[in-house]
Amino acid sequence: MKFPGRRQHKHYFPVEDKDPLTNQINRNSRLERSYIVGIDQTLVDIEAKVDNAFLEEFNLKRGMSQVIDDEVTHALYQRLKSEDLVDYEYAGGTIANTMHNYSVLADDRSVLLGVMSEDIKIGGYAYRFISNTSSRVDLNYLQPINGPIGRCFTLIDDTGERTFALNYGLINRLKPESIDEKLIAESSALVISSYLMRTEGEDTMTEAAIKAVECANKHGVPVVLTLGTKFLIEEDPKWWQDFVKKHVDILAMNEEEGLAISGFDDPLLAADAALDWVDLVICTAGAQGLFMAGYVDEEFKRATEHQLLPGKIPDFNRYEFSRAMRYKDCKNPIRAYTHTAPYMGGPESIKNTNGAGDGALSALLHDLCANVYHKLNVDNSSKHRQKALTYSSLSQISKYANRVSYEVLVQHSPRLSRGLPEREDSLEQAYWAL
Ligand SMILES: Nc1ncnc2c1ncn2[C@@H]1O[C@H](COP(=O)(O)OP(=O)(O)OP(=O)(O)O)[C@@H](O)[C@H]1O
Ligand SMILES: O=c1[nH]cnc2c1ncn2[C@@H]1O[C@H](CO)[C@@H](O)[C@H]1O
Repeated sequence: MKFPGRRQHKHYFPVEDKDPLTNQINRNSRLERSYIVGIDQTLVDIEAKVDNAFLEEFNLKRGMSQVIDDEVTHALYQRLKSEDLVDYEYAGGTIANTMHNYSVLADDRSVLLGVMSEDIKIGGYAYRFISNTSSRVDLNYLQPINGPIGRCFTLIDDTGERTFALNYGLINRLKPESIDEKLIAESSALVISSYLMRTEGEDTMTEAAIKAVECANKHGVPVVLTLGTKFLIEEDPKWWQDFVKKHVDILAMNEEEGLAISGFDDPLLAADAALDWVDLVICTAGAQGLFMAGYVDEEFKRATEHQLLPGKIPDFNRYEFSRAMRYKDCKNPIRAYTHTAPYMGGPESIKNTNGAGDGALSALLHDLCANVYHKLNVDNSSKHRQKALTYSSLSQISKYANRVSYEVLVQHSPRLSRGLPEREDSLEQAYWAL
């Protein structure tokens, strides 16, 4: 486990140091490892620049993630190829991207559950998916299928808006039997997306996802849900609210999805509303940066040293230096919020916003899993007197998440090709220290 961010204080991750005192507990034993599990529809993104007429021609709704049949897929693909419009073909999938980015950032293991073609041809989509995925992502649990994985046409218009048209192939055929209870029970988090509920006919993906979620709930493993696209939530906000209330511990969304599920268009108010259902919320808001909301016990709250911020909740960032806790672990729960503006004001030129939100979530997961790792190996650290969900404060995580989003914005692919630099030349030392 590579530790998230650079820090200078006494809790600097000591478990692999040569110091005889800090290493005492593990002198003769191997370090315990922590990992996260994600479920996704295994997809390859096919990215192309198109105009509105193109979207209309294929009857695609701008900004949406929509499923298309084989006939439309064939026509669309032929058109893109014949006009040489395809820019890139990358491994995609919102959760698969998040697992990949987590593994790159943490330099550690994540496990991806889903399906994979049993017959793989060099250069084919299944091959591309695997060869574009970090070797730290454990693909050994994928369920073989006799057919193709999915394709996600990622169509970008002049304004940078992206429209997804998906041919799902057989990616929704993950069976509940392929969910390994022990694997989930021993993980630090189970990560799913709302897309897993978009199934029909013989699809078993939703059943499999629900089985995994129930298993995580049973073993007290945090369930992390990313809302994927507002259109799915808008179809039945009440269903999603109930699902989140019953099964989810950490909610990731952007401001549009926040509005769809909570009715609040202000991202801070949407995050606050979601705290009625879950323990921790991350809400990205494009050029506005990102908001987080969580709980901390009165005894462990830490006041910010930054300026108090005005907002729909006045001085909302007062306790942003607190580490997030589960509601049930707080004797006297108080709500803490934080906001971070885009790193360096945002990039000068945005290559593509695709996956910027997935990147932010992978940073949060890295922090959460580092906390479990630290606890597994240095349980007697003063740090664990507080039963926290995260290793770092809300404020620190949100800066880290923003930093990762920035890295995604300045490249084409939603997947990081390398980890973050050890030292940020552009920032003072103090930036990462709190
Ligand atoms: N126009 C922008 N200017 C500056 N920063 C941006 C911009 N758009 C996105 N960001 C950064 O990226 C983060 C995530 O962006 P956004 O809210 O667009 O994610 P998203 O809609 O969930 O993306 P996706 O669903 O493609 O993963 C923001 O919190 C911010 O840090
Ligand atoms: O239906 C879907 N299931 C899984 N992933 C999807 C779906 N639609 C779009 N994306 C994925 O979202 C990523 C950006 O956040 C893209 O890489 C795309 O593959």
